[in-house]
Amino acid sequence: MHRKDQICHDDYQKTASWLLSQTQHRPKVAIICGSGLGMLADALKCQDSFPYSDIPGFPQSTVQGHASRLVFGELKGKTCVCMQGRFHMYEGHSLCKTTFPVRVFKLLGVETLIVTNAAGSLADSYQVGDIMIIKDHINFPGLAGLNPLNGPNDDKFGPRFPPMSGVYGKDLQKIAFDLCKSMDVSQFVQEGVYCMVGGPNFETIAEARLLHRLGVDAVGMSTAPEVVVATQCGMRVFGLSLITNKVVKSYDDTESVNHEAVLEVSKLRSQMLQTLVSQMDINNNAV
Ligand SMILES: O=P(O)(O)O[C@H]1O[C@H](CO)[C@@H](O)[C@H]1O
Ligand code: HPA
Repeated sequence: MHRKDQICHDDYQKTASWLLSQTQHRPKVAIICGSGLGMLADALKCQDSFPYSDIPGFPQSTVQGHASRLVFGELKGKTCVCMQGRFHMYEGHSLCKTTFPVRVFKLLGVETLIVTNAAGSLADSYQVGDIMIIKDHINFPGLAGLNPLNGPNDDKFGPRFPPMSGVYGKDLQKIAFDLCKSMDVSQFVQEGVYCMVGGPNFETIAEARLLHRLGVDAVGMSTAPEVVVATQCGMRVFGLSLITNKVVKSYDDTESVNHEAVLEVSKLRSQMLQTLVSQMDINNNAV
């Protein structure tokens, strides 16, 4: 029995079949653009694009800084599909809806998922504008039982109990590091642990201190559910966080974060991120 907010295999298949009937592109790579990072899709050549409102079964994005378009195209010889606008739990979507596109991508034939996000830094050595290559994540909602895999398991997508160790492929991280060296931007590049919190409020100082003590390097309100679903269905995953703000950890600090500032920094750094993503040689499996 499926609960009302659960989505069955046919629903994903209907959306995938509709998309395959509308475009000649057959993507192997999917890219999810974080807040203010929608211009990553601009690098795609020979674009076919679809507003989410035209795609059967697709949720709608409600957050400023997230256009609602799915863009297909070619990137350095790879066929890609790019989400200009992601879905967040705090928008009121169920986690199945939040991650709906990832399973649709699987049915389209996607093998690699690139996730990007805007995030606040806990790590003292990080600067606003840095790019963090995600080496692992802490899924706070997931640890508390809010997981997109909850409910009857659909074995066609993967196992009931998927392992999550080594989720962020080392090979893709190495490719990214090497590329950053050759782009001469290594000084802006970090490697660290991303933590998803539920949001939509930013962290209190006590929460920020807790995350810091737990070893979190950057915090945001997305990504983990998408990565869990992609991993369950066997996709390779690569993730990048753009550090848009330092999370306030001191009671003496009078600064506070806001979404407009997050979008401003995203805009400033999106070109570098676009170059990095578009130049990544995804097909190179060398570790
Ligand atoms: O994770 P993305 O979608 O990049 O967005 C981040 O930025 C927003 C807060 O400014 C939150 O939605 C947070 O998750
Ligand atoms: N906290 C949570 N989510 C965020 C932040 C933050 O500081 N910055 C961007 N997304």
